[in-house]
Parts: sequence; C-alpha cells; structure tokens
Amino acid sequence: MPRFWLRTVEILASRDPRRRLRLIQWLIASFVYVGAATLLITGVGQGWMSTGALNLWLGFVAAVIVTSYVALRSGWTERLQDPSLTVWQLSMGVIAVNWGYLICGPMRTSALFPIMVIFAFGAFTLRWRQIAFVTVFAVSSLVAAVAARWMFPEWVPAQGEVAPERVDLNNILMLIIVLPALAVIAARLSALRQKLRDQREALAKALSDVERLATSDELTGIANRRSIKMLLERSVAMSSRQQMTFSIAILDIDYFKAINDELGHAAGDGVLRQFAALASGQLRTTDLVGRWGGEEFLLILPGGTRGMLHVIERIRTSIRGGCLESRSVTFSAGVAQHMPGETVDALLARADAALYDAKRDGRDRSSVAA
Ligand SMILES: Nc1nc2c(ncn2[C@@H]2O[C@H](COP(=O)(O)OP(=O)(O)OP(=O)(O)O)[C@@H](O)[C@H]2O)c(=O)[nH]1
Repeated sequence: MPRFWLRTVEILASRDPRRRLRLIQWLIASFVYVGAATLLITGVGQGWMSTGALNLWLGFVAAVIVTSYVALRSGWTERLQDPSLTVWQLSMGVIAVNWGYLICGPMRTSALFPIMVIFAFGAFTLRWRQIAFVTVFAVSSLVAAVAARWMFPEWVPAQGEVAPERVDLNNILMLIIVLPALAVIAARLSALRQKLRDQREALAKALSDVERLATSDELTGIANRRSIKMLLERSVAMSSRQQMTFSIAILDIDYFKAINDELGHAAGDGVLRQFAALASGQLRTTDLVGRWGGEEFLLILPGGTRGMLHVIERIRTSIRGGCLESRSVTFSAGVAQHMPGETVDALLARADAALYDAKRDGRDRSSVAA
C-alpha cells in the first residue's frame, strides 16, 4: 500500500491494536447503518415514508456513528469499564432498528434484520445481565414503537402499498447488508475459540511439565527424593490399612568419589544416569525407584526381603554387564522390610544401618536389616 494510504489508515484507525479492534467493530456497525440508510432512502422515493421522518432517523444514525467514532478513536472510552462502548452501541442500534421499523411503513419487517448483528456483537463481551438488559430493551422498545404507530398515525404519515416482488428484493438486499457483517463477527468468534483452545493446550502442557519437573530428578529422569519419599509415606500408610508388607533398599554406588576423581564429574553424571536406567529396567510396574541423593537410590517393592534381594541381584548383574562409562561399577545395598506400625524414619534408619554393614563388610553386596 502506498505510504499516503498507510498513513491515512494509521490516522483513522490508530496504531494501538486494541483501539484498532474496537474501530473495526465500529466499522462493521457503520456498514450496516449505511446499508440500511440507503435502503430507507430508496423507500422515500417509493412513497412508503415521509422525508421528515427519514431525515430525523438519518440525523440520529449519523450522530451515533460520529460520536462513537470520536469516543473510540480518541481513546476517551479507555477510562470506562466498557471501553468498546458495547452496551451503548448496542442500545443505540436497538433504537435505530425499532425507529426504522416505526417509520418505514410496509417494508418494516426487513428493518428488524440488523438486530441479529446487534446480538452477535454482544456475544463478544457482554455478561448475561447485560445481554438480558439489551434483550428486554429491544423487545420493550419495539412494543413501544408499535404502540406509538397505532396511537399517533400522524407521526408516520406515508404508509403506501408495496409490490410483493419489491418486498422480496428489499429482504434480499437487507440480508446482503447483514450477512457479511455477521460473517465477519462469526470469523472473529471462531478465531477467538481457536486461540482459547491453543491457550488451553499450552497451559495443560506447562502444567504437566511443571509436574514432571517437580517430581523427577533432573539428572537421571527417575523420581526425585521428594517424590520417592512421598511414595514411601504412601506405602507405609497403605501397608497399615491393607496389612500388606513391602520392603525398601538403599543402593549406594561404591567408591563413587574415585569415579568422579578419575574420570571427571561429567563422566560421574553419566554413570549415575546409566545406573538409574539399568536399575529401572529390572523393575516391574509395581516396583518404585527414585534418586535418594548423590550416588544413592531408593527402591520400594511389595513383599518381603527375599523378593527384594532377588531384584537387587538382577540389577547387580545388569550393572556388571553394563560397563558404565567403560568402567566396572559396583554398588552396596541396605535392605529392610517394613514392620507393622513402623514409621518412615525408623524404616529408613534400619535400611541405612544395613547399608553401612554392607559397606563395612567389603561393598558390592547386600545386607538385610535385623
Ligand atoms: N558426578 C556427580 N557426583 C556426585 C553427584 N552427587 C554426589 N556426587 C559425588 O558422589 C561422591 C560420594 O562420595 P562418598 O560419599 O565419599 O562415597 P563413595 O566414594 O561412593 O564411597 P563409598 O560410598 O563408601 O563406597 C562425592 O564425591 C560427591 O561429590 C552428582 O550428581 N554427580
């Protein structure tokens, strides 16, 4: 677009996107006003209504169009609760429609068509109370207009006959004016719905990301200490309610400090990651594993220590075969079976003591708590 036109659009429609949106709504409403006015003007030529009545109506509509534009473009409405002037604009629209119905004689039915545009606009911003207000206002002012026409026929003197084909043509023309306005509003509503869907999806993803970050260990991807501790507390609560026992084991990689010192911290991280992956791979869906801290991992398995020792041996075999960071890695394990009534801390203390025994007895082994 040439610079001159760009500048003109900018001056007329403002740079502010919100203000521009409000002016687009104003433009759609004005398009309907101007279309309806054109039809009414042709009606004067046909002798259905008096020029005086039409001029008054045109004056009202012009005043509404101009004052709405000035108020919206200047930004004056931004201090109001309803910066789009929706209720005001819709009320003026209702008055214009009912007034048009009153004065345009035999063509009055099509004068009601723009009411659809008014209510479609309302769908954007109005609350149900405001919609109820506009509805009641639309119906009651139409009833008042009809009553006025019956009581004071001299107000709308010209009420000539009209040919049926002219009625059809008028209805078609009115629909041609109203439908594009409705189509633009429908397209905007559809875009808003799509935006809402996208936002909902982004929010759900963000929530699941936050949940994952809050419960999983950043380095290994398995449950973090907070999460596995919560699972342990739940296991303790469930075991006392359902009288089902379970066992825990603390697995601690042997001489991990030496791995870090010899291969570097990054390689140490690699060992932790591979250890977690290999250990998780040996578990059933009912078994739980989490990183307890540093080079320690906590296992929770249903049943007694026999099953736990069996699983630990499976893990030991896979770690030996896994050759972590091209280095042989072993681990020690302290195993404890939950006893009825035992607290989480007491159970952990027993598993920790058993781990200490395993380390003291030469590492690369499991020890079961008394
Ligand atoms: N690379 C890496 N090292 C860690 C991480 N967390 C803890 N460590 C290291 O793990 C080492 C643990 O060392 P120690 O507690 O002395 O135990 P150890 O060397 O495994 O000896 P034992 O347990 O007695 O066999 C420390 O050097 C910590 O710095 C981690 O996330 N990444």
